[in-house]
Amino acid sequence: MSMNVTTNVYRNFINGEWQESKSAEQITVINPADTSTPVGRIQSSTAADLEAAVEAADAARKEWRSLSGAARGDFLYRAAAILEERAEEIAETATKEMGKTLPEARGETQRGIAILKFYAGEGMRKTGDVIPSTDASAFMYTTRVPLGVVGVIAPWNFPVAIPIWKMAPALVYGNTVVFKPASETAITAIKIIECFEAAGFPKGVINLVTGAGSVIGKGLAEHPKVQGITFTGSNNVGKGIGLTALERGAKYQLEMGGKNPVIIAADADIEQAVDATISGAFRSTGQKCTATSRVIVEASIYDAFREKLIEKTKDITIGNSLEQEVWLGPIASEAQLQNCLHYIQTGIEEGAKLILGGEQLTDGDYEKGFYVQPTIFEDVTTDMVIAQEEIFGPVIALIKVDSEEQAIDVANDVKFGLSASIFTKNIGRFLQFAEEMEAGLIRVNAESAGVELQAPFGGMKQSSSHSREQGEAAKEFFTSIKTVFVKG
Ligand SMILES: NC(=O)c1ccc[n+]([C@@H]2O[C@H](COP(=O)([O-])OP(=O)(O)OC[C@H]3O[C@@H](n4cnc5c(N)ncnc54)[C@H](O)[C@@H]3O)[C@@H](O)[C@H]2O)c1
Ligand SMILES: O=CCCC(=O)C(=O)O
Repeated sequence: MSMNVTTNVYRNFINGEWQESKSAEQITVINPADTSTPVGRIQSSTAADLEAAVEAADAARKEWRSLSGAARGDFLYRAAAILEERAEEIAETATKEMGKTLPEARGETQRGIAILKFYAGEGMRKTGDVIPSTDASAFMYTTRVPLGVVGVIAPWNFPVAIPIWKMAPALVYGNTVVFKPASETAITAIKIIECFEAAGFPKGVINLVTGAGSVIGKGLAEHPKVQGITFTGSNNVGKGIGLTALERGAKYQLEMGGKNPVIIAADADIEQAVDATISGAFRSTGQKCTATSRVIVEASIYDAFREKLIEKTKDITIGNSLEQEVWLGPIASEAQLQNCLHYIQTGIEEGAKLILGGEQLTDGDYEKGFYVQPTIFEDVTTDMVIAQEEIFGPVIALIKVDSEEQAIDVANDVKFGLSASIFTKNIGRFLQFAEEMEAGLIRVNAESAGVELQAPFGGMKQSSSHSREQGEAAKEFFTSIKTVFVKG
């Protein structure tokens, strides 16, 4: 195995080797819980590095696709076993890089292992249908072929699960991959790729290039030899990638932001609803695309819900996410912290009432990191910025409504449609919610976050390019269907 790190600078993985960038520039990866102890350094790679990675992936394409799905799946099984051996180290690295608590990072790493195993099995499943032809002497069937080279562009908030839920299906369905991780969590990404390397994937089948989104990410989207781009991240970046891919006829898949509501109906179990709201809104410091951001509460239950929510949120322990007793870690970066504080200030200025939190924590150990209190606003109206825009931090807006119809109208009154949940014991109500709510993930008596790897995941409206990731649905993006007509 070639070394992936020299003088503590993590390198690119291109054509089966850890390679130094043509650029001398590096990016320091910080620990948002304690900026005085950097996690390491990565390379700020160049267009030439990307070119080498795409060429390697292109050269490996024909041989990789010629293997059976089962044989490709075996490589994924091996990667899963190696990730399992290194799970603790990789979870710790993720925690250090982006600040989610260690138990959350461990859970995410276990999810990564399960995703690898799921797609390893996909290599044995069906790839087409027989369709009766109108010609009695002909045989007609469909089959699926890989796209070719796939560019994977990932965010920092699920540094293990998201890259794996893109790369595993890409690979098992016969594509080769060039992966550009978010710089904030590139060392976690590199450790995942080490697992793939140790699993013995042929040279060039999987490649990783670190660096700026505006160079490596954009370069992938523009590259004529990249036939598919799968992106998860912010709306602004996603839209640019979609337009670029569309222009040159590449297939693309975008999973982007959310402004996810939870409806607390008059008949909700308050204890259950409060616990789920806190978990949905504040776990991972509110930095899940599925995080609860708007809490829409029926008037008759509002005061009781509000009181319990405040009481339980006050118990949250905030600190360095590696410490066992900590429930809420830091925000992932200085930029995200400033973004979150900006939205808190905007909420105050536009007349929402701050009823808990709202402050950056800077005393003692907090001084070294990017900490903000869990924050609750009330008297929020749907036209306010804090009710419309994704904040991506531990901030929620309480919105009081008078009826179930109004609750769903308010819930739908945003440009996003990723996930949504309702607390109710009434079957009719949850069926109506499931039918009328404009979101790709509907959860009933459960928090808005929580994605299952075997089920389709993706958003409606501006949360997505309307394709679905995960489960069997991934096949739709990572393959093209061919219809074959055979005349006897
Ligand atoms: N819908 C989902 O499944 C989902 C999941 C996780 C995160 N997200 C969203 O991701 C966002 C947070 O992640 P982020 O801050 O890493 O997002 P981001 O858009 O800033 O970055 C995502 C990735 O794109 C790269 N990038 C940046 N500029 C680029 C460009 N011009 N061209 C190509 N690539 C470029 C980045 O380097 C990174 O790897 C939030 O909006 C969140 O809702 C969505
Ligand atoms: O950030 C997006 C992914 C969310 C997720 O995986 C979950 O809610 O479990």
